[in-house]
Amino acid sequence: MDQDQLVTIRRDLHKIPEIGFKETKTQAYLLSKIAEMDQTHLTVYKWETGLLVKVNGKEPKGTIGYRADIDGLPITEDTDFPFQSEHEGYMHACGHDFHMTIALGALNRLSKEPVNDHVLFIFQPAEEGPGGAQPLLESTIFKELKPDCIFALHVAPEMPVGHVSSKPGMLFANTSELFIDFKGKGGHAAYPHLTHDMVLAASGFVTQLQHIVSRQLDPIEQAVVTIGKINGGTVQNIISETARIEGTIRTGDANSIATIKQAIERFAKGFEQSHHCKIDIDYGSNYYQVFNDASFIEQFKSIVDQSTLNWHDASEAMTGEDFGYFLKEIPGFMFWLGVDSEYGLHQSRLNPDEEALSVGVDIVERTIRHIEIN
Ligand SMILES: CC(=O)N[C@@H](CCC[C@H](N)C(=O)O)C(=O)O
Repeated sequence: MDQDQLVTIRRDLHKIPEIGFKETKTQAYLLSKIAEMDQTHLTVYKWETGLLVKVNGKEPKGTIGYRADIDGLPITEDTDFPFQSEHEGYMHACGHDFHMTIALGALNRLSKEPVNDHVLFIFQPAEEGPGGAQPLLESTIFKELKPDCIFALHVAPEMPVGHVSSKPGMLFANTSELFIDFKGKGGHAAYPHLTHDMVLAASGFVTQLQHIVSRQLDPIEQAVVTIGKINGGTVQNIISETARIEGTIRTGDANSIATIKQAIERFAKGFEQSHHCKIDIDYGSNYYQVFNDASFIEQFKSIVDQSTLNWHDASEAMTGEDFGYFLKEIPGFMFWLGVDSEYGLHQSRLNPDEEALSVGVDIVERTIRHIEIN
């Protein structure tokens, strides 16, 4: 696949973003591209809306895993691309269109010229939520094909094309989703004293949550509490009897997630009394930190140093990734690939430079050809 073909694939995928476990068009598209490849060494397995593609090795001693996530986000695209999302309200705003294209490009090369070891390409659904990695790891098919080492990349909008970064140890944070429902007594806007306003309770709670990191946690700990969505009410002159906030908790230390949850629950008890309401908390899906194996990072850095790419030592990021679950069971690593976009991840105008597609394919192929399973 040359650069033009990679660009076509990326744009095709960009048009059809689908959220976690609904990636049916994406799966069909990936299958159609894989069907065009040399099938001699390939075996393709479907898992839910994802795919596992095994490239049989020439003299296998083990299996190298490479994972790409395939889901989009519920964001309305605000670019003027001619290949804009055709799915209203959804966008590949986290670069998974790049991740899939790079995986297809590397798979195509490996299908023509396998390495000694088996290689397992994992096209994983639902990274943004509710999390595809954990159920995949528990599946019978994955247990049968389980690789001995594994790696993955994530696009980095703030880094120029031709640059990669990573680090040993924690790269991405521990995360927990956060969904909080408020239920009280609504009523007429003109009679607030007869109601218990859930829009007011929820908005107060959002502000209160921001005191957790600044006042309830050791300042040395890394932590984030973000509320990304608030909903409540039906019309301007009715005091709402319900409201809902949705957010995420991120920490460097897995134990700090529990500390933050305890603080949220304490605040909730107080709010139930002071706002005469019922509060239900749901922590949705929780991701384990991405923890890179030091020896694989050493190998990867030397592979990068022998290429034309520029290496940077990464800092820890408070992004989450369910790839952390793979790394909890299988040694390996994740790295950032520079894609040079003015707009960042999860922004409606994310505009990664497509030159990074070939760069990504080259470094993934090169890594598969040179990495040694410990
Ligand atoms: C790389 C990236 O942006 N990942 C997502 C993962 C989401 C995890 C979960 N849905 C949550 O919000 O806690 C991220 O938002 O960091």
